[in-house]
Amino acid sequence: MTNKIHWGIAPIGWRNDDIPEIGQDNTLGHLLGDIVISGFEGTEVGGFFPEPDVLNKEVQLRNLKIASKWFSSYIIRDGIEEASKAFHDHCDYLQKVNADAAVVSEQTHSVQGLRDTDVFANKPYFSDEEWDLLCEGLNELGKIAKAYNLRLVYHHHMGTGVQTLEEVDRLMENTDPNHVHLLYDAGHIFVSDGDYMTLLTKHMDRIKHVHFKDVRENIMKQCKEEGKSFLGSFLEGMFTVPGDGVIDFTEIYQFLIDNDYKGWIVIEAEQDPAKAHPLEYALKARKYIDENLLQKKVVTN
Ligand SMILES: O=C1C[C@@H](O)[C@H](O)[C@@H](O)C1=O
Ligand SMILES: [Co+2]
Repeated sequence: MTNKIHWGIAPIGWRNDDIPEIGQDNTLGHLLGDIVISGFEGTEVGGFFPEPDVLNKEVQLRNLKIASKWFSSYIIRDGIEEASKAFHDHCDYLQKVNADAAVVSEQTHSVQGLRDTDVFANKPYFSDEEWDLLCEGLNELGKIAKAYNLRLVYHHHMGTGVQTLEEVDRLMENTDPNHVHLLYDAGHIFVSDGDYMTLLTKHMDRIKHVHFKDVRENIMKQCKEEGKSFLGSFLEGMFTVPGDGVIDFTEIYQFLIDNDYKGWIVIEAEQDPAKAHPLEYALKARKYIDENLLQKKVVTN
């Protein structure tokens, strides 16, 4: 594991795993080239990425690193044994590409991928039995991740059973801190709860991976009024890169620094690449980071 902050940018601005046809002409070479041009150190694995040896060659040629990869767990729907089998394969891939973290999100009852469901009004709620099974299962997956020299980081997410601060609290209370860590995604918690600092300050000791996703508040409100799905909302432009929305990332970054955060901060702004030029937005994010987080304003100790 690392002893500094690494800045990454996710493929999701170029191609989107939730709607694979979005940006499908953007190749791996194009994405990695743009990441180098915009001065980031690495990325997360997208659904269209190749086998480990092919990926490793492309990544090493550009002196980049792989941070992690998303895993949709179905512990509640399929049980711990089934989920563990699929997770072993996931971790095997991640170990081969020298990643640090396995990003896990429980997708049982999720409405995240449903095209016609109002994500603001229809999130699922787990029963007590489902919560118990989920937490037990995550502890098991966390042990598997550790065996592959990875950290399991749980991703709270709009449209899922672990979306709100209260739900993250419950997950953190009932899982083993040695095996289950937290991914802090500023954009998701802001859209869910209208607040992004409480989750950060409350669970800082468990946070081992960070997604910097900004929110265009006017578009968020409009999507909420119109009852848009999660997919419809990001296509509309609800999310953007840091500095382009309403979240104050200087406050977040200062808190991370003050608490000695080490690990990845990944810029993750899913938008329609036909409307938001991926390289233009990557450069915009880089400029914001350099001018507002790394150079002044934020005090490093
Ligand atoms: O980390 C993430 C991965 C995506 O696939 C997801 O839908 C996005 O919103 C996100 O935060
Ligand atoms: Co995220």
